[in-house]
Amino acid sequence: MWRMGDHWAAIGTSLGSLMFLYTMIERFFPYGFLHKYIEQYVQRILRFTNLYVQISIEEYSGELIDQKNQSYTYTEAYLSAIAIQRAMQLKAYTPKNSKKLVLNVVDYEMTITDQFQGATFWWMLTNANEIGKPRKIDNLRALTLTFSKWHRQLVMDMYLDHVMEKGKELLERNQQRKLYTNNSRDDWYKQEMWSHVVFNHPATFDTLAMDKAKKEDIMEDLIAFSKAKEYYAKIGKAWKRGYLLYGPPGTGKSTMIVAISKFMNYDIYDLELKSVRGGNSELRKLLLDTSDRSIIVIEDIDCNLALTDKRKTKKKGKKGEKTYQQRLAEIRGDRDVTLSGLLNFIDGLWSSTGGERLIIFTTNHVEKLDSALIRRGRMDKHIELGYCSFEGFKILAKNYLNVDAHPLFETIRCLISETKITPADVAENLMPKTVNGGDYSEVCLENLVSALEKAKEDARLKAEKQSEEEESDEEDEEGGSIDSASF
Ligand SMILES: Nc1ncnc2c1ncn2[C@@H]1O[C@H](COP(=O)(O)OP(=O)(O)OP(=O)(O)O)[C@@H](O)[C@H]1O
Repeated sequence: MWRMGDHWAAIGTSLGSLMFLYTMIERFFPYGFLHKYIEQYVQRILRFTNLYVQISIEEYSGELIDQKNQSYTYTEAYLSAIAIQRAMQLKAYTPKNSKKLVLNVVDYEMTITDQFQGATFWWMLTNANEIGKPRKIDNLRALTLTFSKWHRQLVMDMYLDHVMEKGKELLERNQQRKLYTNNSRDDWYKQEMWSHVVFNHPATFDTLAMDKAKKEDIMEDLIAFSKAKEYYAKIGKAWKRGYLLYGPPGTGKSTMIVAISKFMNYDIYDLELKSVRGGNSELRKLLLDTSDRSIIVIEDIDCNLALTDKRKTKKKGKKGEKTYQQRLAEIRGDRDVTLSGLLNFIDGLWSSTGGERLIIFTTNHVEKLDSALIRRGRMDKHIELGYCSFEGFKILAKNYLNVDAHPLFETIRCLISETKITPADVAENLMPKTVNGGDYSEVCLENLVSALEKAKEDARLKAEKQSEEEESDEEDEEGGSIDSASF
């Protein structure tokens, strides 16, 4: 007697065979007339059995078929990764800005059987015009998924999400990070736009000179953020997080932004407020134009905001005349980005857009910032980047000289604990001054020792001078009070 399970197994096998046959035909007969008929025929059989459900993900969407469908891109990446393991024919190419050769599958290799949670799924590359109502444009592609109607719930609840997530992950892994900047062309047009370059900065959390515990704390925070989509949705807040990086120049604020971008696989939007000539509304447009999974950076926030706020009261040229720049700004009708405009966007803007964005402000003068701008909730995490510690030095020695230990390390350890030296200055001393090859580690470490000794001596002299000045001020005050008493 036939059991239900046997029945489905038999149907599954028949469908598998049909798909296999289809793949073979595709492989051995050139694409063209014959294919079109075979494809239509296979589709009809599937529809006729009434036991299978099909979902098609079309390459383009929209009335005018002009929008690339993201789901198609993710699915294609997911299926290509499976197909590439089994394909007999591959395409090779080198993408722009890359030296790496990339392999891709040819179209007919995209007929794939996939397993998920014990269920079997069949994928085919089809002509979108064969599904649903035919469109004006020919050769519109779609990836069509066929599955038993008993797996409908599994597909809706889990399988499609799984395909999208894996596809997205694969794409991001292969993607190069981009650095966007807002154009600051000094022309008549106020229209702001982003332009980008692919960046290959070597900094990562591993190469960042910073204490291990602090780095780990930041990385944990970032991981928690990236996994918190549901949490943010539940509390009704936009999926964003603000970081304030502060510390003296050369302590690694910009370097840390690169490390975060690599760690999270996010692009960077480096926003220069001074260049936003259309004021708050232009700022809004620019920010709406940023993509999800990105970092929006405003460096030296104190200078940026101060400049825009002071624009109106800028000094005039000679004899009270307006400068060329001021006249140009007036004619163009430039408007300022204000603190309240910026706060508005931090609080409200992203709730109307997708999510997963970091906003990072950097400053050398945290004390100058308006407390409204950096209060928790806006800038959720405040990170101080400080002078170089011995632990930080060891990371730089490894980066620059590939040295883990050296007899001079002990001297450096003592000196660095008594000196305020930035990682940028340490790095500068550790860089070999010639490019002739050879081992320059000894010379570089000696240079660093001299720099540390000099910094220590300078600090001592400065402190001495300061205390002398304070003493003479006190004496003056005492003298002053005697004078006033004698009147
Ligand atoms: N913590 C660090 N780890 C590794 N390299 C660092 C670090 N800090 C500085 N450097 C080195 O010094 C250079 C300057 O650092 P960076 O621009 O990141 O400092 P910054 O704090 O952003 O400075 P500024 O405030 O002047 O913009 C970097 O290119 C990098 O080589």
